[in-house]
Amino acid sequence: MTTPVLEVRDLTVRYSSTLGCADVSFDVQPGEVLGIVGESGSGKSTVLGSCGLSLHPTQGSVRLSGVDTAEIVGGQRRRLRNQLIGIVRQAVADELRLGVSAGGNIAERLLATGHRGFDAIRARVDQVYREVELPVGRMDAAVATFSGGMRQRVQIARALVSEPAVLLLDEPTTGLDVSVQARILDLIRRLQRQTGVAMVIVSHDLAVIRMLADRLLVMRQGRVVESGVTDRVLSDPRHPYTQLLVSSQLEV
Ligand SMILES: Nc1ncnc2c1ncn2[C@@H]1O[C@H](COP(=O)(O)OP(=O)(O)OP(=O)(O)O)[C@@H](O)[C@H]1O
Repeated sequence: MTTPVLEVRDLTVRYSSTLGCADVSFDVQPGEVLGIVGESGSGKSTVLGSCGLSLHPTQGSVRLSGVDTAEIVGGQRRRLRNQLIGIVRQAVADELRLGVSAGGNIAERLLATGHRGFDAIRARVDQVYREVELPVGRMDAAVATFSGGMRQRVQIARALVSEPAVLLLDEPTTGLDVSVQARILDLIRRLQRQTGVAMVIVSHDLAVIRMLADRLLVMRQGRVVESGVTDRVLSDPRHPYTQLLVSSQLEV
């Protein structure tokens, strides 16, 4: 039996008096794409932050490639995160250094995961830079000079360059023009199929989830109200909240 890349059990996160999420459980198998949808404040980012080791569970557990993350602290926790997780966020500045070149941002991640040797790093960065279809000749330009769509491509390259076990995407296309969004989603789908990386993608947009996710969690007020294979949940939503979400967003 293969070990899931993510095993989340009864995850509850509290922010002092506010509940972030409660009793959330799911597995993500290697190569699988899990979508999480729900309205603003439903707990999607809290779950993703816990999977990305930036939040500590108040109760419950998160296992990454079989490792119980509660037992990992300090520098070891940072190393585990660097090795196993790639992150793509809506707010590019949270992941990228805008004043640094695209190539530099991508290379940083290789250095953080223990890669050494200028030529080998340059060759790998060049390869991934091309895979995300960024313009040849701009690799040494500062990310600040890039458009929103190009910045997102740099983030994707940076996240994938070290071949993580799981890619966590938090609203990766929100805020981009519709045509740019479509191209970024195509890119994510192509790279996922090419690399076989497992993904957890958070979005308030069901069209994004429908395009990318094999399975889906629907969250409301911190809890999972429905889960299942994406096509089933979207074509035959059972929970009244999912029915509302689907009827308000998808043409039937
Ligand atoms: N740092 C924080 N401090 C206090 N409360 C927080 C914090 N982060 C999130 N919350 C609260 O936790 C709950 C879940 O928030 P979360 O950001 O996970 O939801 P979300 O579904 O990702 O929302 P959005 O789509 O708006 O990002 C909300 O009630 C939110 O106000």
